[in-house]
Amino acid sequence: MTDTIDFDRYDRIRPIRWTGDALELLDQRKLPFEVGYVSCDTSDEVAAAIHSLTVRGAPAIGIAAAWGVVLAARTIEAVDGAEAVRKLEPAMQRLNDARPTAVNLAWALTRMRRVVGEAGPDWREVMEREAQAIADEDLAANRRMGALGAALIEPESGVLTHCNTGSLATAGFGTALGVIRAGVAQGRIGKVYAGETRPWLQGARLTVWELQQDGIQPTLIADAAASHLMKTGAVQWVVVGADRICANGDTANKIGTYQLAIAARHHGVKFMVAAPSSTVDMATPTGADIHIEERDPGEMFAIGGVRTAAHDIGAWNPVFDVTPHELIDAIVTEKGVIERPDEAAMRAAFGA
Ligand SMILES: CSC[C@H]1O[C@H](OP(=O)(O)O)[C@H](O)[C@@H]1O
Repeated sequence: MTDTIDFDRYDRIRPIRWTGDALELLDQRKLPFEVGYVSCDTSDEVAAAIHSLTVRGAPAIGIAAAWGVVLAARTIEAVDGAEAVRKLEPAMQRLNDARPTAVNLAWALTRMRRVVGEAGPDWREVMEREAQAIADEDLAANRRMGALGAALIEPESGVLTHCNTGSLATAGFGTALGVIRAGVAQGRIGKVYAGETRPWLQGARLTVWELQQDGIQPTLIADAAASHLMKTGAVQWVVVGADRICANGDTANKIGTYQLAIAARHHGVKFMVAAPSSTVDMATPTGADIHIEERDPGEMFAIGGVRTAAHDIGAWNPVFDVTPHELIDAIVTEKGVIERPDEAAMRAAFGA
């Protein structure tokens, strides 16, 4: 089936570029009105870029952190990987602390610790190869996931997506947006709706921009219009990404996802989560155990530097929520599709 998808045409957007000496990050705070890269020469600069959402998206921040470890290694000497990991631990902890919810960040750092820790005197070469492998595997996973997810969607369907889960949030092609790209390419998706995704506007600023690069013209909706849109019958699937999928299938994703799932179930709209297996966290039992990141309320008071809220007010700014597995019709990873996910299905797919 993937033969009908020309993956190369989706490779123009690269949010993360390793130059051999520095990590260049497409500054997603400025898109779509300014396309520019920030260059990071140290791991702490990478940590700051992750925290500030210069680079964002669960898989992308894991990939950036892996290259951040490579940058940190430039500051130490070590006879083998075990010594290197010991010396790099403080820098890796600062990378890990940059954002709490997406498991991909901790997953990437754990993988770098494990692989590098087993290396001998060639640990630097091993480290760079592993960081590149993390990125390459993510791109391959997204392409596989796109085909698997699109196969669930009946021809000429309407699809609603939330936040940004495309090339900007990954090593390329995207997760939920990869499913949408594949579905459009195969004629399975006739209409794409994108929620603006307040307060940071990943949908209005990033997803719309990405799809326009592909020649796909989405329809932007206010987050508040989603239930009304589903009521019209225009949407057959809601397709979203994930930041952490728990052992029972509960899924953390961008704030607003949970209410989309509630509305979808009420209106008979199918709900799909698309994420690489690096987003599955079998060590976290349920969504109640997930640390939901709360960001500066100031992110809610202005857009593009223009204040949109009254002065001298308080605000609550959680940037993720948890969708219970009972509201999810399918979880799609590169390893396959889990329909009606629950703990038994997750353990059958991913082990203990
Ligand atoms: C494939 S990206 C997954 C996930 O990450 C986004 O969050 P953020 O923009 O805050 O990094 C959003 O929740 C996406 O669905």
